[in-house]
Amino acid sequence: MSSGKIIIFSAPSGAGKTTIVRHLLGKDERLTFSVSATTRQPRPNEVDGKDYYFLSVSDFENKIKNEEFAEYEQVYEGLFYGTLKAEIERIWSLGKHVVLDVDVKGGISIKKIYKEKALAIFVMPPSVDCLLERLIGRNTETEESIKMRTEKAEYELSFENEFDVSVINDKLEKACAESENLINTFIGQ
Ligand SMILES: Nc1ncnc2c1ncn2[C@@H]1O[C@H](COP(=O)(O)OP(=O)(O)OP(=O)(O)O)[C@@H](O)[C@H]1O
Ligand SMILES: Nc1nc2c(ncn2[C@@H]2O[C@H](COP(=O)(O)O)[C@@H](O)[C@H]2O)c(=O)[nH]1
Repeated sequence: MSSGKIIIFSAPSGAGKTTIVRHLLGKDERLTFSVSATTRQPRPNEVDGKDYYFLSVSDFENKIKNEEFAEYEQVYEGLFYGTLKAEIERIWSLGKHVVLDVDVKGGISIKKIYKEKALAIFVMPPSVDCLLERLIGRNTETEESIKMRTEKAEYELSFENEFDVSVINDKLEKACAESENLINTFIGQ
């Protein structure tokens, strides 16, 4: 699909990008989620090939060596995440636009590669304290993982200006509606 686009959602952990992305995917059939590869362990409700491609470190390293990633990052100590070039091509070949849920550095890398084909959206939490509350409420992380994630938040927030646009995720409904409008303007109604 030569006119296929990429919509990037990035934010510190807990800001709500996955929640917004799920909402958008449920409403707009033109969009397809790009399943990332990761070396982190699956959460109890996560499905391989749907939420992530869960890989061993050596399989992930082989994919790096074979230049299979459009971008990858060690998002947290020892945990790698990456966007597969083949995943983007697969979605475009279906005639769909790609939606990415990636960390802030990954989002910036993808925007640099795909330029005007990509819309980079930064999901802004109302506060850093709110991230902590949301991650505790999500009930998926250990205390150590929550610490690692929130400690990185201030640093990640400092990259907001490198994105095309920010959406404040205070009220979820409003954030979803704003995201929908941005996407419709970007890819057309
Ligand atoms: N506007 C909101 N108000 C209150 N809670 C919210 C809001 N948006 C999302 N949440 C909740 O906050 C938690 C974190 O959201 P989510 O998992 O979407 O964040 P994330 O940015 O994808 O995090 P991660 O990077 O860790 O995957 C979830 O439990 C979600 O239901
Ligand atoms: N740079 C990339 N970051 C990614 C990718 N897939 C997901 N992520 C980001 O990792 C963190 C943690 O995710 P979690 O599922 O463990 O909560 C979050 O910010 C994701 O957006 C990727 O392919 N590249």
